[in-house]
Amino acid sequence: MPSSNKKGGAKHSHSTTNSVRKEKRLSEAQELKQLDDKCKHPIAGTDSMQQFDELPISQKTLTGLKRANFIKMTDIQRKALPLGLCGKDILGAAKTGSGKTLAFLVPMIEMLYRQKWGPQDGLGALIISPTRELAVQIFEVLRKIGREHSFSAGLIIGGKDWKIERELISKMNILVCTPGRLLQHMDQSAGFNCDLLQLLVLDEADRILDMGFKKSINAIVENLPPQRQTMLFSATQTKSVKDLARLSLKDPEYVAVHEKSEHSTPKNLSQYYMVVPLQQKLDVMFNFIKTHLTAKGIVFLSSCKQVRFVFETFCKMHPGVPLLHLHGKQKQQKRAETYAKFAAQKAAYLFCTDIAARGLDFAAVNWVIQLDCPEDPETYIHRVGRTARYEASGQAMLMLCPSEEAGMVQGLERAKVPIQEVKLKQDAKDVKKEPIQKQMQRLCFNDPEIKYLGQKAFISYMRSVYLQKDKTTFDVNALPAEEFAASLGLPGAPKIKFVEKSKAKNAVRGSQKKSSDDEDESADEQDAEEEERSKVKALDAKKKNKKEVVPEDEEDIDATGSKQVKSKIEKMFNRKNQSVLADHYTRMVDHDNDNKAAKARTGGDNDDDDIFTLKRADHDLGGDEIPEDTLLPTSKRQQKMSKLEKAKNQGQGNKLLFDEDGQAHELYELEDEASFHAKGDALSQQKEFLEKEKMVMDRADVVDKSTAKEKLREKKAKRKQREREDMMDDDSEDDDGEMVVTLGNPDDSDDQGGDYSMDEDNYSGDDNDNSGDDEEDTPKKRGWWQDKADAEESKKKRKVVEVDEPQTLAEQEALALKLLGL
Ligand SMILES: Nc1ncnc2c1ncn2[C@@H]1O[C@H](COP(=O)(O)OP(=O)(O)OP(=O)(O)O)[C@@H](O)[C@H]1O
Repeated sequence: MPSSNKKGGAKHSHSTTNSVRKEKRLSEAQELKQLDDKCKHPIAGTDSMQQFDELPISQKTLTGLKRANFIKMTDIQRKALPLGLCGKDILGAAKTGSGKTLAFLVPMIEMLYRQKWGPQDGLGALIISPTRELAVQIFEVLRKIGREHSFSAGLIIGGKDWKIERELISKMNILVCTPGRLLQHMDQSAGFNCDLLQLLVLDEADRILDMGFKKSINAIVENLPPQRQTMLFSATQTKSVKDLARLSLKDPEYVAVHEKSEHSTPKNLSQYYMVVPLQQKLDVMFNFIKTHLTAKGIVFLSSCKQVRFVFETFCKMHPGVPLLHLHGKQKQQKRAETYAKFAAQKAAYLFCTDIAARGLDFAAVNWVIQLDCPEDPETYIHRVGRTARYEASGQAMLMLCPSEEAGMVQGLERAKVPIQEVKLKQDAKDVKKEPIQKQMQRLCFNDPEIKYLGQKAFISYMRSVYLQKDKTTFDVNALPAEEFAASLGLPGAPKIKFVEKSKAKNAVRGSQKKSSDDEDESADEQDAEEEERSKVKALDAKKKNKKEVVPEDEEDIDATGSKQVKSKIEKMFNRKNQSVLADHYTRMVDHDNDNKAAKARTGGDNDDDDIFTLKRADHDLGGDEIPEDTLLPTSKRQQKMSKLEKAKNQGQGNKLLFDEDGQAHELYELEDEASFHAKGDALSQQKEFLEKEKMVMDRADVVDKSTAKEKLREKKAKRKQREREDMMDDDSEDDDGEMVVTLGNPDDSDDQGGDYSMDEDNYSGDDNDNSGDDEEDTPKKRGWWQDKADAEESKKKRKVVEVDEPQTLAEQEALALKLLGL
């Protein structure tokens, strides 16, 4: 009896479950029909709508929005959502931090939902973002608001296992990707199919184009079915964005919410600028940090090397607040870690290049400090947009060199940026502390790596100014090179050929103007220089494209590896320097120590190895301008020079005399006056002495460098070993939970299928599991709302017999017995 009762109970509960499901399906079908009807025509009453729940969107999306605390719509959302939901193409423009992400994610999810899109339908929506960080961010928002839905979504951004991506890409309904990686999959992954694509989103379109992805985007768009909805969002509407819009959108609705506003930056952002001589910038920056220890700030610099140098030196000076750094030469994992760390910190400073200038959404950033001047007002607007996001307030400080002030301030005025000047306190009494220059000098003196990093930072800064387009604002010749080098702690300014050349040309031009009115010639010279500059840029861009499919870095361009060296300038940039500042670097490619140091400081791995690697020889120094004895032996013959010869070159040993106390003295110290005078006058003796000492120092420098080189070689070997180990770990590591999610509620899995496991080893291609009855027996895969630990925990609770697939009859029999419990 009890057993038949049990059976009856099970039957009863089974039929209840079935009827609940049926009801659910019915109400969902009803909802779908209603939504469809409402979205067929332009949505009525949109002007008065304030909240998401007033829009014709599904209960599932509304729940996701609510759970992520999105209740009220922002301006751009209010305008764009009703259009997007009706399937209109949109060209959207709004200030930074105004909520553009939801303006395309909500229509995207809704469109797929209304079409009952399932795994069997393949790729339905594609979101293209310029940077990996931004793609990750979009993916996270998608996870949050789409948690009730049952689509599979993937993140395709490079830096992850290509094979896994290739396998999973064919199963995804939504892809968030960077252009280069997507194109690579389009070209090389057989399973990639976008024939049914319904919606394309181009986020931060201006940035995508600025980063040189125009061709990639054109190629991608050409491969997509023409019958689709397209949304293009951008904070700034440049000409190239409009061109792209013409190419990819059909009768778009132009949604621009802040066009008529008085200012182009958020109203709750306070903006200041300060004129600071180049050589005082680091000092001012360090002081700023010391006096704002409880703030969270982002500091923008013009190049990876600058970022690395300032980060390394400031860390060593212990300002009393966590410091982080982010730039395009770091590995993806490191970038993601830094991103997450900074997002989680209450007080910290992030040093970065423009890689972090656009789209990134860090919570509660109080300050954006632009230590190096942005290249134009647009870049300025994007950088300051990292603070004062949504309804928060924020502050921004721009540091300008005196020569940059006029051009930049005028440009900002024209771009409707309200900014006010604050004066740098020049009074020494106000600055109670010692300038940091001495500390920088000590750091450079004690650590050759820091010194070389400083030299590279110097060169890359000068180069970035030299390559600026806006010549009225940026003038490399107006920069105090020597003083700047000293402020970095360097013993002197490394000579840079292009700067020297430019100076010489300016001088010639000046004298020509005075002595004759041969203006044509002068104009020719200017043209030639401009041509040279554009060649450098073109070469840089070419190399950059060649170098990597996903060029994430804005300013450091690889100029090595070209086989078609044509022009003089190309030759110059491809030539390896024979000077201490280049050849030495090329051999000093390791920085394991830095990794360790940074690891110790930040508690994480620092694997942005590339920063010490001279990938291009574009800071050519005149070898002839550097004293010969500071050069490392570059020829094999020199390196093999016998000890005897070396000893000969090193001169005689010093003769020492010991006094009564046993102290050693140089001969001259114990000399009597007559013999001292016999050697010549005091001044020439002093000169001779100094020269000798200089030679000794120079030699010591060479020894230092070769010791450093040796140390670095060892570290490099260790690093390689570690990388090999890491790679092996990576192979076994299951980290694609980050890049693939199944937007699926387990309760609904019988309806929409969508049952991809995130675990590679558990991956199931069985995406049409509609047998609701099996649900209880089927081990549940990790839901995309669960983190790995949760999933592991629930997995442990289930008793699953895991066996290898039987190959032979005997194995099959054994398995059958095992399953029968015999
Ligand atoms: N309706 C909303 N309610 C509350 N917060 C919102 C809403 N919409 C967006 N936000 C928040 O505002 C911030 C900025 O949003 P988002 O990143 O989409 O802006 P954006 O316009 O894309 O900025 P950028 O141009 O800098 O990329 C985010 O932190 C987001 O969570």
